[in-house]
Amino acid sequence: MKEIKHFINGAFVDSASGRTFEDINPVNGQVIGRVHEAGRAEVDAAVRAARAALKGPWGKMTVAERAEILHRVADGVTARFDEFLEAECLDTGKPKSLASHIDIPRGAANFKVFADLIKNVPTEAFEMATPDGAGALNYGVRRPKGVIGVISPWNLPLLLMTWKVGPALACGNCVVVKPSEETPLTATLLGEVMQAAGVPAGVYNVVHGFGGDSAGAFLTEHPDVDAYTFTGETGTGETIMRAAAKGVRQVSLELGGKNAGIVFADCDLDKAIEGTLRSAFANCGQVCLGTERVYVERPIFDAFVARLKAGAEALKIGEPNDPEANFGPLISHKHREKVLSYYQQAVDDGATVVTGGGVPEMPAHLAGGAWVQPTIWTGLTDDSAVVTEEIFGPCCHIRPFDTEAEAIELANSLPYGLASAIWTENASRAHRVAGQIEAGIVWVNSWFLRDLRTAFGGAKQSGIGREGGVHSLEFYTELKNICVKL
Ligand SMILES: NC(=O)c1ccc[n+]([C@@H]2O[C@H](COP(=O)([O-])OP(=O)(O)OC[C@H]3O[C@@H](n4cnc5c(N)ncnc54)[C@H](O)[C@@H]3O)[C@@H](O)[C@H]2O)c1
Ligand SMILES: O=C/C=C/C=C(\O)C(=O)O
Repeated sequence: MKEIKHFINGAFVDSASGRTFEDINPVNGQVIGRVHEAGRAEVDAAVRAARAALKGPWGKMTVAERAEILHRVADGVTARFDEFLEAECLDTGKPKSLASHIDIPRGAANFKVFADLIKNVPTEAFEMATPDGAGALNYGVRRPKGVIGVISPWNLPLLLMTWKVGPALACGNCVVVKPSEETPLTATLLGEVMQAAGVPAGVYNVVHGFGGDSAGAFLTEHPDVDAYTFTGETGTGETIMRAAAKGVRQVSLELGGKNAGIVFADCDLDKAIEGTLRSAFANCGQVCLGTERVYVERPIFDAFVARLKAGAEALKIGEPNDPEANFGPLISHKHREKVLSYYQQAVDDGATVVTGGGVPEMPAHLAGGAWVQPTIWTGLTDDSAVVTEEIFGPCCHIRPFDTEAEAIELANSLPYGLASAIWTENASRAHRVAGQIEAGIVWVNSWFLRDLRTAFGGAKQSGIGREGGVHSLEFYTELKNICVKL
């Protein structure tokens, strides 16, 4: 039986309490291993280790030395690609065909891009006049923020955790990571890579456990953490924000969404279908940027529904090692209950179930997994919970619209504002509509195309702040102005 330990001050350690919890394989419901659950003592040890490391060799390194070590971390992830792939797919059940193209390559890229960026960051300077005529010189310098609490979700575990740890370390901080209780493996394996790359002890720490009244809450309540970066549900973000307010700690929040796809009659229908299939069903619909609301211009509505139905029914449901599989299980039976409750709600609200709506027949060795059918609905009213609440599953509702203004109003009608995808071959319309969508990220004729230098984050209740490229510097450093009288 695998034993998953904390990684604190450069060593793998048990919980003093001896408390552990099960890590479950979503493919078959079997126990992968036992995970140590951190108490306040372990969280405190991790925070103290991070604080001490800031004053040790890490805090004395030049930018170039830090960048070199982070490139070694990236190379370490790549060198152990198959182990990370195995671990991520064991924890999440996602197809290896997906994780090998998205999750694991980004686990390396998220270190490389910030290691390179930090070496080329300009600063600002202002000469000013003074009454005595001699003048003064102002210049900005950036310093690490200090100890960063990193709390990450289970849907893209390595990608989303390293998306925060990469810039945090590039900027000279130290981190205490609390991965999701559902997916402890890759954050733990990264500890070994950090050791091998020569990252000093205490720079990267991992504590396992749950949220409330467990490791997550103990981390957000710890007074010696300087800032928190969190990705997860909006409600959890509110809780973390309240905890961070004590001691006035800054937060970067990447939260939930209920993203709209807008498909105009003048779109390239093949592209729109391919892109909407991926955005609705990739990762079993467990992608915050995914599309759960599809608005289609009326003249192509019937054709679009028929094509998307055919595409959903052509998805290959299967386990991670199945080379044909492009559709895995949900993360857990608990999450499946939530998704199936929305499947039932849709029926209760009078939806037309275009396809899916239940649990697929699976072979005996997979029957214990958290499987659901990819599902498409039409016919619901705009106020149905299925159309307004984040489900975070492989499902979407399709609704016709008649005018551009109507489509924009529908897309902007919810308190979320994370992402949107617009499908049209009319360039003017693409720019005009994208400019009016209230979201942090808008794709045109594409989905999940990611340039890591760009601003990434949500508007409205989908988040606070932007991470990515130079935008990450605003959160992971303190910018100081020095004014020198000449
Ligand atoms: N905006 C984005 O970039 C983005 C990316 C991925 C997922 N998400 C969102 O994340 C959600 C799915 O992930 P999830 O179910 O893991 O989210 P979640 O909020 O339940 O948990 C996320 C993390 O927070 C921890 N946590 C929970 N309660 C806590 C508390 N009170 N104090 C401290 N930590 C706590 C969990 O243990 C986990 O590590 C969805 O809403 C999805 O939209 C957003
Ligand atoms: O499920 C949400 C996916 C988020 C993706 C990123 O944060 C990224 O691509 O950097």
